[in-house]
Amino acid sequence: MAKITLSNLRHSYMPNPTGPDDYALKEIDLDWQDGGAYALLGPSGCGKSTLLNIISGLLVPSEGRILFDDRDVTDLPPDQRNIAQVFQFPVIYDTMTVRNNLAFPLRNRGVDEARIAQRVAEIATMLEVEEMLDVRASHLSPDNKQKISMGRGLVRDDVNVVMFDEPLTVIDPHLKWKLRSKLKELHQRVRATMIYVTHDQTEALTFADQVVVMQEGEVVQIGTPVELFERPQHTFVGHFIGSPGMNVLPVVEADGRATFEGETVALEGNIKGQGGRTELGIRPEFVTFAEKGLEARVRKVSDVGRHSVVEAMVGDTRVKAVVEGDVPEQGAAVHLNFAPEHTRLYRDGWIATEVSS
Ligand SMILES: Nc1ncnc2c1ncn2[C@@H]1O[C@H](COP(=O)(O)OP(=O)(O)OP(=O)(O)O)[C@@H](O)[C@H]1O
Repeated sequence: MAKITLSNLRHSYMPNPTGPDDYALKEIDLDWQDGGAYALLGPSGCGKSTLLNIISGLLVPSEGRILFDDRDVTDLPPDQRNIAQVFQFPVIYDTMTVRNNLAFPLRNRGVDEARIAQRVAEIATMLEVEEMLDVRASHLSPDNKQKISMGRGLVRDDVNVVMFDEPLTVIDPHLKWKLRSKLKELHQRVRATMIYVTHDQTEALTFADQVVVMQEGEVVQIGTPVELFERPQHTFVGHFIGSPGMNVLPVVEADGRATFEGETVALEGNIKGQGGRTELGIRPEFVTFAEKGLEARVRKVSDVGRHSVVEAMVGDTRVKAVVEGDVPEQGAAVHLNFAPEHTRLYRDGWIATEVSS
């Protein structure tokens, strides 16, 4: 397995790009550590497939270099990059048995039969498909076909990286959680460098140790699931991750203070920089009801199982709070508190408060 470095990467599908908007990837500098479990997370069109195709060699970037263990592979074709890929839809041979499907990537590279038998058995055990080994692949359910496809991606132990491109698309919703946690377990056992591409936050947060969040061709944050939740570096991350997402509220900034709907709001720390468009960010989990605080009126209460989501209007602005236990009634006059250590100012989308020491 290898460390993968993307250095000053930019890509445009246009022959003569003029501005940042002409680039599908704007400026990417990333190090994927050897043996890491990464997710590439972002909405449709943010550039995930473009980045994946650049790593696999299907696409040559307009600018920048790709290094595998410090070796420049930018101009190498896919077959010389030694990468395993698992796609949205199963890639298996229907006429072959499961055993032969799993053995195929190894036979193709001339691995001896004893080693193939051993490796196929290991992978079959990890995926819990031992009893299917002699079944013809055409007889499998779509879920099992995709499981075998994953097995084919994992069977070689000499690849630089295993890339999963939205691999759970065809999986039945009730089986998704099972395969999600299976993949995590597989990573812990094989310790390969893995990149998992998805637009689904649950899949990304379950699988990855480090999540790379992309928006409009840019990486907006790289962090552990906890870091992305606790301190979003960009309002997009706050909004995209979490259910419901972070409250992003209008704010007036003056003399180092933030005022929301006429009230001064305590922030996590000092404000950095100046000018630009400012917003306040606070996750619904850190909004509470109290005797005193911002005056608000409850607009809607939704019971979502383990907790409720209360929507309250502060003036003309809607603020969401996640509440466990008793909830106020719709129409009730309430007071809201924002936990200062979780209240941040954002400037032009990017975090603009420092953590108080
Ligand atoms: N072959 C192409 N030619 C021109 N533009 C393209 C091409 N492929 C992608 N794009 C554009 O590049 C941008 C990034 O697309 P990309 O497919 O990489 O995003 P994505 O995050 O993978 O989205 P999805 O999940 O829908 O595949 C989009 O604006 C898209 O329209």
